[in-house]
Amino acid sequence: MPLSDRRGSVRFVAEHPGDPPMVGAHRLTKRFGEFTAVDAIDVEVRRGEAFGFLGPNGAGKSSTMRMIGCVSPPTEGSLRILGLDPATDGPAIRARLGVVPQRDTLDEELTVRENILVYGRYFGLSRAQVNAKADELLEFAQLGERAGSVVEPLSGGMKRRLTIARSLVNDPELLLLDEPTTGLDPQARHVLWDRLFRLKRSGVTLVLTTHYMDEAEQLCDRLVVMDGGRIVAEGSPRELIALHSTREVLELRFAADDHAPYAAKLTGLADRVEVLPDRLLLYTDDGDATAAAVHGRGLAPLSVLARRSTLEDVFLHLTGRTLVD
Ligand SMILES: Nc1ncnc2c1ncn2[C@@H]1O[C@H](COP(=O)(O)OP(=O)(O)OP(=O)(O)O)[C@@H](O)[C@H]1O
Repeated sequence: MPLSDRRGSVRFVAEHPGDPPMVGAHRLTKRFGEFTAVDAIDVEVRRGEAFGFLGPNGAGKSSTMRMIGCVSPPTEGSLRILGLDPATDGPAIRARLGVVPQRDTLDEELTVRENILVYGRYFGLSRAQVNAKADELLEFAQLGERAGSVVEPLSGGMKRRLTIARSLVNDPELLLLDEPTTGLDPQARHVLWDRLFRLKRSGVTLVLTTHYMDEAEQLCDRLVVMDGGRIVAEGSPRELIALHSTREVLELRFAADDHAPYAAKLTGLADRVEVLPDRLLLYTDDGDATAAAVHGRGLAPLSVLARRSTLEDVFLHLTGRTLVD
């Protein structure tokens, strides 16, 4: 169904009990020589959802996406995409997939519109079909006014939107996005998130990787947290936070290079205390009350910030490291 017919806020795709998952992986493994990049992971992505792989660099997210995208065969385990086997049904799967790679692979010397036209021809669309498709996708990507511009001088955000538009030329049911907003400024990221929301609402199943916890929270219905090739947690952002963190976090910065000695003075004030190089994190259900208790112990931090828990806190709790380490 073309995007122009998919507008509106209601998801038109309902999952039926007998439908195969969009992605079904069981003990999926990828090794490079002796090194195991993806270590026996189980994943099930349902039709119509936005599913994320959240993890730091090297967690195995891209290796997983490349297997799902049918460009890298699994070393072990089973994998079904749209109910089909990538080993034997690669072309049939790829015809129903859209892929947005980590780096844009646009033809920078062609115009915005030509980039879509060329791609449409790969999928065997007629000249009339591909022209109509280009109009629709340029509007979707908010690039209509730049249709005749060559790609090279466009901003990073515009190039990403064009890459996404191009990946939609075959009306994919499943769109794979590898770190869709890495390197973009905050405003460009928000514009892109808005476009991805629209796609999801129109019924396209999204599978994305990210190391931005806010991106995962904004976009994903469900996600897995990956570290060292393994899945360390799975659920909706809200479930993960409820299960692995407290309602609030109190961030304290002291005028000292080493924050560890302060942690000892805070015993009993919070469920858990994490010591980072530049601050202490106190996990608590009431940040303001905990801040008052810190002052009550005669401590005077340079700054005190109470905030809600995020997926970053979940990751820190599960792995002992921050996502940006
Ligand atoms: N072709 C390859 N040959 C050898 N090692 C590889 C290959 N591809 C990936 N790796 C290694 O596998 C591990 C996982 O890499 P992968 O790219 O899947 O991680 P990632 O979570 O996507 O991280 P990034 O955000 O950096 O892409 C890394 O240690 C990486 O060096």
